Amino acid sequence: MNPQEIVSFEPATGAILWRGAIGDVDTEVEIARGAWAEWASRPLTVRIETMRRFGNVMLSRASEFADRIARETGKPLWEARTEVEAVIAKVDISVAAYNERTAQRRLDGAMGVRNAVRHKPHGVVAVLGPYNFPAHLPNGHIVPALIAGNAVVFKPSEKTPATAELLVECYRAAGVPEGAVRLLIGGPAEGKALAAHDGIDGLYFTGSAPTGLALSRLYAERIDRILALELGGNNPIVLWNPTDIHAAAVVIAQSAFLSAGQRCTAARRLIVEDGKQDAVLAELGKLVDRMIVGGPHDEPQPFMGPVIDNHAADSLQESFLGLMMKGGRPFRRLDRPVDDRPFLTPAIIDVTDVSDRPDVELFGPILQVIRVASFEDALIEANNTRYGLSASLIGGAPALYDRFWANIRAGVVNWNRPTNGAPSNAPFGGVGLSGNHRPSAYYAADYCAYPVVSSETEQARASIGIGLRDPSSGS
Ligand SMILES: NC(=O)c1ccc[n+]([C@@H]2O[C@H](COP(=O)([O-])OP(=O)(O)OC[C@H]3O[C@@H](n4cnc5c(N)ncnc54)[C@H](O)[C@@H]3O)[C@@H](O)[C@H]2O)c1
Ligand SMILES: O=CCC[C@H](NC(=O)CCC(=O)O)C(=O)O
Repeated sequence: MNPQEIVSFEPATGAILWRGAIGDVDTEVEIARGAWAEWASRPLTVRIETMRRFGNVMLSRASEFADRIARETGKPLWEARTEVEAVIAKVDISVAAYNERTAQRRLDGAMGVRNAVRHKPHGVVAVLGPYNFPAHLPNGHIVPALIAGNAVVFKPSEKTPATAELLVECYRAAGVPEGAVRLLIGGPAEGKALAAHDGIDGLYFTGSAPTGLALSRLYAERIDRILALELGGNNPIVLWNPTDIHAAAVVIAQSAFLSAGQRCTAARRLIVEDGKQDAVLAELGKLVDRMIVGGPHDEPQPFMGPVIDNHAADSLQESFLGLMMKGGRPFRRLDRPVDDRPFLTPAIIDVTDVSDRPDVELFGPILQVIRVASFEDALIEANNTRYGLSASLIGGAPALYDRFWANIRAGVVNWNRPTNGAPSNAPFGGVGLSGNHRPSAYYAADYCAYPVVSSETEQARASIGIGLRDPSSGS
């Protein structure tokens, strides 16, 4: 393979989907720097209008877009369509968020002085994207960044450049100037070089915690730059006294296995009362046995597709084996139905007896079951992670949920609802290793602009009335 080139393969078939040259970081940043002032000086209404046109362009190309996402990520077409819908919906949500969180505000001032709070864009911001939502998540940074008046250099995951190319084409078709949104094709090396580049003013990163930590270290002395980190999770579901076992199993299965478990909010750990696990596991088992794993365009449509590539599948299989070797008892194994392709079946493993459970994000369809003696222990176990993205309580009375809500450490806390599927019209982010307290989605507006306070009058007025000598006193 040409080292100067990125090649994107369809996970389901192994076919080459796209190939293209690795971009030049200096060139992309320089072009964006040259363009941002003009973009920033366009009236807000014009920038908003441009983004609304982008929504319409997306709508008119929705089928083509969903097909691209499905091919490149392997996610089923029905799910790729929901990603396109999320991209479109982001425009109105970001406009509302800009107006609510960063619009200008008049303050009362004394003696006719006008005080105002307004927001300015940072300048040129870099967006580094993940592969699991190759359009929706980068777009969740790019749309609010452009509305606020920033120029963007977008480096997508090296695994999903084809989707990124189409996304950038749609911004341009809507009238975003070529210089205001740049596409940088590349892998981790280009991501690193872009993050370290002197010509950027901010970095919005969505990806894994190890990469987020590396970026955080890189930025340790860059107090001049804004860094927003949207990272992974090791998310718990606590099941306690459920009234409807089937419904509970459905919520658990959706949480763990939607997108083949490749969601930052996917449930990784199911915490259940010891002795009461059999009924829910039996129901869960029946459900996962019915789940179709298949290619994105298969009919009938599968519940889930493959994971992103063979490397990811190999490493998940190794982790599953590792848990078994440490004493984990598989309830449903992680099978690989097609030898040389990354399809995996939904897996469930009881790891209660594994004493040194690794606190890592297994980014695939693996659910670990942990049995505990009391609700108190369930809370301790749920919080027994350095991450803190999402958490759900299934079952329990309102008072129990109140306890759960008060004690759980996570940025998304749900009751009888899946850990995933977070709404875009709310803040989205986590604590611990899941992020750096700069939530995205509705609160992305906050990191796309900074507040400026101004005290203003048409004319300067003399106003020192105290502490001055009388000019006629001569001394
Ligand atoms: N919190 C969220 O909003 C959210 C959303 C989606 C995915 N994720 C997380 O993303 C991960 C899956 O995505 P991924 O595997 O593409 O993540 P990743 O960290 O491997 O890569 C993300 C991006 O960073 C780049 N990159 C990799 N190493 C880099 C480095 N050292 N310096 C700079 N850039 C670098 C990659 O090329 C890619 O563009 C999972 O951990 C998932 O939980 C988080
Ligand atoms: O993989 C991580 C994101 C998963 C997704 N979250 C969102 O879409 C958040 C909303 C937004 O960013 O607009 C989920 O929770 O399933």
